[in-house]
Amino acid sequence: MTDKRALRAALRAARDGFGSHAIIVPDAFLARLSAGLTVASYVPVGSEADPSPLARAAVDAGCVIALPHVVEPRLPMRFLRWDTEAALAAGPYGLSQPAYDAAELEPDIILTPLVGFDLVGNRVGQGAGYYDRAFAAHPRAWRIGVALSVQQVPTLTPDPWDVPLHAIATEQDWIVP
Ligand SMILES: Nc1nc2c(c(=O)[nH]1)N(C=O)[C@@H](CNc1ccc(C(=O)N[C@@H](CCC(=O)O)C(=O)O)cc1)CN2
Ligand SMILES: Nc1ncnc2c1ncn2[C@@H]1O[C@H](COP(=O)(O)OP(=O)(O)OP(=O)(O)O)[C@@H](O)[C@H]1O
Repeated sequence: MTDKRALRAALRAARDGFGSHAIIVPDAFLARLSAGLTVASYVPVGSEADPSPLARAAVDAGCVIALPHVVEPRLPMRFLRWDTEAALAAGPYGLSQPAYDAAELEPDIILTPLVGFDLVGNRVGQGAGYYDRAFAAHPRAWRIGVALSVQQVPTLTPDPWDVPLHAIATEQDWIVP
């Protein structure tokens, strides 16, 4: 594949054509959950994989849910508390986000939307660097990619700032590099 932009376009097209499929909730994920942990989820846009099965399992285990909140690429993404029935506000890029003044939380687990991934935990995202910077800012968090199986590519060459995923959940597999 030529460059990251072309790769993103091809992977988004593949995802658009794949339809919606439920992400599996593996025992290894359930085993990491405990009451009081903060799990950062996200609200899918378009054909993105829906992390709800994982987030629901986290709620059932007594975890607190946070959602990403972005304003513009120069500012870091923050993870803000979300009480699962609370209304969300329209954000940039068609995102649904918590109100900007919701409590900011330190995530223990980050469910990460992917554009592409490989089997050793490298990922490609939207390209704005929000998750790259969040991984650097929260190095102790467990980094779980959430994707559809059609988003897998043979190899991604990581950039110097890339921090690999600890695992990837798809509708078919739980991939641990
Ligand atoms: N659901 C979801 N929430 C998220 C992200 C994400 O990737 N997915 N983010 C990840 O960083 C952050 C928001 N950052 C974003 C950065 C760029 C674009 C973007 O360029 N979107 C394209 C359309 C992409 C597509 O077709 O899939 C656009 O608006 O043109 C979107 C989100 C936080 N919340
Ligand atoms: N820790 C960091 N601090 C500052 N800038 C960073 C950091 N990590 C990455 N960036 C910048 O963010 C951009 C990320 O580009 P890249 O193509 O890797 O995006 P991506 O991984 O697809 O995006 P995302 O992290 O939003 O999913 C690059 O311009 C890079 O310089």
